[in-house]
Amino acid sequence: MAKRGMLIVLSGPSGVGKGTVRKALFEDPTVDFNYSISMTTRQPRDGEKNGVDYFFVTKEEFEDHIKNGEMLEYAKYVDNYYGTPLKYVNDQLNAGHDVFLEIEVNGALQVRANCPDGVFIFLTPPDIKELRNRLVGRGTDNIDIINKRIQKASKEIRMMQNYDYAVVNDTINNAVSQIKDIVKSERLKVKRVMPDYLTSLGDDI
Ligand SMILES: Nc1ncnc2c1ncn2[C@@H]1O[C@H](COP(=O)(O)OP(=O)(O)OP(=O)(O)O)[C@@H](O)[C@H]1O
Ligand SMILES: Nc1nc2c(ncn2[C@@H]2O[C@H](COP(=O)(O)O)[C@@H](O)[C@H]2O)c(=O)[nH]1
Repeated sequence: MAKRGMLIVLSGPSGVGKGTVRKALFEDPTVDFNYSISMTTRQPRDGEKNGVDYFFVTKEEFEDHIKNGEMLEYAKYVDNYYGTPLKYVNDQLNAGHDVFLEIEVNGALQVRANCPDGVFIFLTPPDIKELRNRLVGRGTDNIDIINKRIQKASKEIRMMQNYDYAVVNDTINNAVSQIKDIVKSERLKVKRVMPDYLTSLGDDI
């Protein structure tokens, strides 16, 4: 049986740059993570594609997935559901592939409870003013939604204490390189290395 893959969870307030950093990370030829596409009831933004950016579903469809136990985690965020389909994550981890989730904090806490072996990384902005600048600069949300997201952000940043690592997204390159370093050192943790090592020693020990 393949060694189970590593679950990497990236969270942080809306607009901090999770998606941008994730895309840059996935362009790195040395990185081989499988991205778990989330499901949401939010309307697609211009250019977003179903099955690429999200699985876009209705509220009723999302609630059916919850009822059927098909979500690893889910949360309501600014009037919409967001969640991680369970099957893809389980299948990939069981096949030995590393899986990368990009989710908000309440969902990450649920994952932490179910998958304590995951690596939990909190991406944080250099300051709140810059977070607002990024949300405004992205140009995808109206001012009412931006204010709701900023309001949530101050609470979310306090939840950083539930994570293993904090990465400041000052520049995309710095954030990518720190996440790569984190994953590299996680692979060397005794709890990950020891089972394989003991097996390799055989029964004589
Ligand atoms: N290090 C950075 N420096 C300057 N701008 C950045 C940086 N990282 C991301 N941005 C910009 O900030 C905006 C928000 O980024 P992005 O959409 O990746 O955030 P997000 O955390 O994924 O948001 P959401 O959670 O709402 O999906 C984008 O316009 C992006 O280009
Ligand atoms: N708990 C979850 N949160 C998720 C998931 N996918 C995305 N998100 C987070 O929702 C907010 C808003 O996203 P947006 O695309 O509308 O800007 C943001 O923090 C995302 O990271 C998920 O599967 N579960």
